Amino acid sequence: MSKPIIALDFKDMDAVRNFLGPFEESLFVKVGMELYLQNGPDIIKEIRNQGHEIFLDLKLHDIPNTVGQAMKGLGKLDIQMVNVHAAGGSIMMQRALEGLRDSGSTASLIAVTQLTSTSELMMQQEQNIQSSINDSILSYASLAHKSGLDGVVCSANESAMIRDALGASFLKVTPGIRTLTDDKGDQVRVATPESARENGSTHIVVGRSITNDANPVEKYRQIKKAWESNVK
Ligand SMILES: O=c1ccn([C@@H]2O[C@H](COP(=O)(O)O)[C@@H](O)[C@H]2O)c(=O)[nH]1
Repeated sequence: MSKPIIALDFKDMDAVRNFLGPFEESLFVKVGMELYLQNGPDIIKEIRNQGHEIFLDLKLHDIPNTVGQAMKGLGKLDIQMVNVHAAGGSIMMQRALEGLRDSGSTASLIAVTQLTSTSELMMQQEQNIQSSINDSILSYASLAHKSGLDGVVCSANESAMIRDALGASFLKVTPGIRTLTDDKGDQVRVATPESARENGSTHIVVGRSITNDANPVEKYRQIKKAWESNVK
């Protein structure tokens, strides 16, 4: 079972070093736009040298050729998971997968369905999609599955629906994780670690609940225990 993925949404490597320093175990961490775009690929090398696994969350979304070529570059980094936006379409996702594999990478490739900061109303009004948000998420997940990807990013509230339609081994990587006392911030579709597990998420992504806590190591352990608590 996967460890909770900690979102390292920091501005530089000094902040990452300060955060990771007190942890004694090897972690699964997420490097997103904030850290990668301000610091470049060296950040990946240093985190890997510290023994941690990396989900590189850059959410590529462009024409198929551009994404395919970009993936060839990202695939040369020593990362374990990377992603695109499913809204880029099936040809884009297939080119992304080809680019990644051409580079020799065995990293999992997953696709964002609807961001966890998006509500059904926002989707309908701002994206002009007139279905339910669950239909939109399942449609994007099915497209990612048909395109050969390893899984999707969705909220834990949609994991059971995707598992039932596309199988338990198709990855459901779920941000928007909060304990009952945590501030939701800009997240809309949130779930606790326990409910993520019950609903069939294969991975949870946790950022500010841990990084903003007064005792991040203790908060990580609390979330990890809750995530693992329902394993039958
Ligand atoms: O739909 C998505 C896709 C990615 N994310 C990323 O996950 C973390 C969540 O951080 P929190 O502080 O726990 O809210 C963040 O890095 C996002 O870029 C997401 O939240 N939703």
